[in-house]
Amino acid sequence: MDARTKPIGATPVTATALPRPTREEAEAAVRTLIAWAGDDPTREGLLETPARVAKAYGEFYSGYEQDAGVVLSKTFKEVGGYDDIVLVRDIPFNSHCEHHMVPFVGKAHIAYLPHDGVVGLSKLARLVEVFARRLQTQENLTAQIIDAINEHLGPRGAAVMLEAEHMCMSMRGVRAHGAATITHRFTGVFAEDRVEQDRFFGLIGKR
Ligand SMILES: Nc1nc2c(ncn2[C@@H]2O[C@H](COP(=O)(O)OP(=O)(O)OP(=O)(O)O)[C@@H](O)[C@H]2O)c(=O)[nH]1
Ligand SMILES: [Zn+2]
Repeated sequence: MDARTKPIGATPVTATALPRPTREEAEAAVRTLIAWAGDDPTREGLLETPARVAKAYGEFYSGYEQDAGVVLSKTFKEVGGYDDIVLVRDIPFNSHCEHHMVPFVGKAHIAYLPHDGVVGLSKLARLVEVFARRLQTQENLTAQIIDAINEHLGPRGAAVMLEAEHMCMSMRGVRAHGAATITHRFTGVFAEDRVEQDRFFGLIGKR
């Protein structure tokens, strides 16, 4: 199945998605945007830019090729009976807003209460990458991260908080430099128990 039409996490890409253009078509589109910006895509300094931009898109949007289920597929059960909160805070991420295709940059804090084994800590940071490296809203990114944790780890509870600066709000438009957007979502025990929520906020230093 083509990577752009297969289901992604909890959010299937619609079957109406266009077929993926060729590399040449993508580079031609970049030349069009350079001309739209007011510059000359045939001048020397810009000749290789379309190829570089197409390559950079391969990194910015590599999440479409990745599967959260694969990232979270390996769990460890020998953890000395540890079943309390596991929290990784300050996971740096950068993503691109789906409205303007400009970056939003920030940190993710992820916690879960294990049910049947734990996942490697790096996998939580990899999970953020799977969804951040797509066109996103911060709300959707938050939801996709926690939905994947619930779907693939089945924890007793999960908590995700993202804080980010949106360049579409600082570099252009309203130009609100330094404004931070906070989103969080709790499921399971974290949703039901304010004490667990407070513990999460305490551990990430937000209380
Ligand atoms: N809820 C949400 N909004 C976002 C996110 N990223 C960008 N936006 C907003 O998306 C909105 C798009 O608004 P529009 O009125 O359609 O576009 P616009 O004319 O470019 O809006 P301005 O940014 O206000 O100039 C803006 O208010 C952005 O701040 C996000 O992750 N979540
Ligand atoms: Zn935007």
